[in-house]
Amino acid sequence: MGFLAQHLHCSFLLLPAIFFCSAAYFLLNRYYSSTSSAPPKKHLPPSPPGLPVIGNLHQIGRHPHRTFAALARRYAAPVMLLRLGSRPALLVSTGAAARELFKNHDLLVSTRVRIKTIEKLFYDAKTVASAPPGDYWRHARATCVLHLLSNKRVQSFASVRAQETNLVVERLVAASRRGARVDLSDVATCLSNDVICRVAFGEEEGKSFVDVLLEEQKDGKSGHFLGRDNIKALLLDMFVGGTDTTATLVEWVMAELLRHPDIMNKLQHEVRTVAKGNVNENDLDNMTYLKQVILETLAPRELMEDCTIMGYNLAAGTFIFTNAWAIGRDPNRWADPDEFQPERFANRSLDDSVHAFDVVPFGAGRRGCAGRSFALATAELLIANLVGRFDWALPDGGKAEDLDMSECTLPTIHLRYPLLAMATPV
Ligand code: HEM
Repeated sequence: MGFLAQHLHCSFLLLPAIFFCSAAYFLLNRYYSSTSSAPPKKHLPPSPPGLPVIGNLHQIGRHPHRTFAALARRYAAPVMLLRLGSRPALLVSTGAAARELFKNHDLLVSTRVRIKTIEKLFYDAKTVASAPPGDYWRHARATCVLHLLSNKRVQSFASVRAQETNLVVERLVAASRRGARVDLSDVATCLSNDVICRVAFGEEEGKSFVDVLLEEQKDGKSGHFLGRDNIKALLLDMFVGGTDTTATLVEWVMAELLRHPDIMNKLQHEVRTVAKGNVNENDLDNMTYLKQVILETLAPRELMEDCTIMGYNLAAGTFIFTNAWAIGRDPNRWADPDEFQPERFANRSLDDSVHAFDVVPFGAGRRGCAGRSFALATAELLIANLVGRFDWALPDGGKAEDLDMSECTLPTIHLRYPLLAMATPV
């Protein structure tokens, strides 16, 4: 979508056509509204004016989360109706609106947008994330949670996380001896990938996830046929859902820490006071500031039936975009929303904040993220070891305030350039 919008932005050839269509549309609209007996008007959410055919597509820009947040602020609208080509799209930009949507209409918004080419990529919508709501989705999600993502299973993989994190520490010590730069984006991606690979394919706890799926395929006891494509789809879920997302979280946390040396110092003090040497998972419970830092760092669905949300009439098929970025930066909810201030989460846990819809980094409702515990367990341990075991500086004496925080929006919002830094073991 960003790609399309960017091209529409740049194409001069399209502009005359768009203006011609706009004029024709305006005149036809005037003609029909003066001659036809129109049905009673629906109460619709505020909409920024759009163009015929493309609607608001040209307004998306390179960073939809920022453009959409700016639109919501300009119109002071918790929910807005955009037109993306022929499709209406509901843009949800405050926690209160997200709460209304997910608390009162969760089932109605529990289906994903169906786009044929994308469904093909996901084995005809056999992944958990792309499957329509129903028995198959429920079974597939439950299978992943039971064998891989539940709190109990996540805890059982502690030794895998510890071994992989220790390997990272060793590699960083070696890099420091050579005076080499560390690519923190790469470190985070490799670690999340290695952890997922070992728990999905390895034989850490007796059987691997693949073994469990193959067994289920053979005995067919679950009543749900798991073919080769289903198995591949569930593995894809774990890799797509589990690698880039977790790595992006670690990358943003480290970038913010490098840009805010005072916050880095405070976190290092906490980690080094709680843990001596390598941090292990039992230490993490006592690192409350680490959790605030992570929380401070931390978004389409489609409406299944016509419904009324916050008094507005919305049609079945409307896309639903929950702008997690805008919710986390709502100026009516947060003081200095654009400042990196982990202390704002001093007196509330992630669960409190998620229940209050103050932040929605893992989505919400029945289609919310299935791998939250898995992701946080991996990210917390890695970050604690990075800041606990090393002092960090930008290469070539770079200044904190000069760190390039440009974003690259797809598929997740990550740093445009790899995060490079120098590690010194303590
Ligand atoms: C920091 C890391 C992560 C973030 C920020 C994140 C965020 C999200 C978000 C926003 C959604 C969509 C929720 C919605 O539509 O409301 C989602 C869905 C999902 N995530 Fe995550 N995720 C992360 C890590 C993981 C990991 C590690 C896994 C698995 C190993 C995972 C597996 C999934 C799955 C399977 C879904 C689809 C759930 C469904 O449709 O029923 N995620 N995630």
